[in-house]
Amino acid sequence: MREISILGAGAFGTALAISLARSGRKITLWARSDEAVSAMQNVRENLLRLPGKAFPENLAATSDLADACTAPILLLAVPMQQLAGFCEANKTLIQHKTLVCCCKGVDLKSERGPLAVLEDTLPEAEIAILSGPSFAVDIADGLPTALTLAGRRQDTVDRLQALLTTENIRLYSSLDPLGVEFGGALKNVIAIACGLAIGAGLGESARAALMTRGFAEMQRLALRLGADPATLSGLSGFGDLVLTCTSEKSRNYSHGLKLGSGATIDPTVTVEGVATAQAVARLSQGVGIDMPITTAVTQILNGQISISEAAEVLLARPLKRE
Ligand SMILES: NC(=O)C1=CN([C@@H]2O[C@H](COP(=O)(O)OP(=O)(O)OC[C@H]3O[C@@H](n4cnc5c(N)ncnc54)[C@H](O)[C@@H]3O)[C@@H](O)[C@H]2O)C=CC1
Ligand SMILES: O=C(CO)COP(=O)(O)O
Repeated sequence: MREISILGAGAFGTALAISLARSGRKITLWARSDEAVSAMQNVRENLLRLPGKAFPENLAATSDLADACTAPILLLAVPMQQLAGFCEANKTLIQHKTLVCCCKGVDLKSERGPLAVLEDTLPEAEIAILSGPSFAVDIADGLPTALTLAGRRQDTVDRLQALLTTENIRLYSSLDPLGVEFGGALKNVIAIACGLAIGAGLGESARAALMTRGFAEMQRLALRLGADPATLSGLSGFGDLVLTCTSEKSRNYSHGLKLGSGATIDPTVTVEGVATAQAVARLSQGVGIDMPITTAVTQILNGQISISEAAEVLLARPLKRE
């Protein structure tokens, strides 16, 4: 019988597995590829996604999903655009479990966040969201981090907070999973905007403006969708916005930086903000919320306008109160 399994052996799933195992939990890390799992078993690290970070002894890797799903608690660490398909395809294995979703984004097809995807597909599962400022490498290196664990039920959240806190991950609890997941999803789009601005040489004052006004539009949409305003000011909103918009360790910020400076893009890197920007632009239009920065990011990514044209449009908007 497994204790906690992590489904998806990318950088984040692997980092969480390492930190939890170091803190004494018995962890199973599932990857879909037999080859990747054999390599992890032989080398005792994830050379592909998190090289140089050694696996503790009590971390096992498997490609047998049914075996991994004998654990009562499953952390879902596949990218956002894969989440709905993964849950649908493996419904019978995961539908009665406690599921902790670790991905940050909005589904492009349905414009839903992870919570709605999971609740719609797996109505009998207990659902929680884990989000907040934390780079996988920092977690795996044992550096201090603080994240938010959110769910609808106090007892579930309390149990998971105690179980998933580790020596270097301090978990705060929340009963606002929607606010937590939207903070994590929306900040990626603003991070792309900041990368674009810095890459195109628009300067750090422009970045500060994008972060602040980006935060305002994150709040507008999240509140309209029913989130608690205080949640957006917490780790999963403001906290992750600051981290992601200011560090080249962020793939979203770096993606913008590369586009802005004309550098080559690696299409195999997971950049959640790209699909999420498109999904959020549609979602916000549908609910009548103005998100000018997200709209500009979408138009730049689609090649409809240049970065300098986007800057002009944003500066020329009607003047208003802050
Ligand atoms: N890397 C980081 O520092 C952090 C990442 N996250 C979030 O975690 C999520 C995953 O990101 P990473 O692990 O960094 O991505 P990654 O690009 O390192 O890995 C993604 C993994 O998912 C696997 N995968 C893709 N589709 C799959 C499917 N259908 N079934 C099974 N496995 C599948 C890939 O093979 C790959 O191993 C994202 O939503 C990201 O925003 C959250 C916090 C920090
Ligand atoms: O979410 C993250 C940090 O909290 C990781 O950001 P990136 O996906 O941009 O690398």
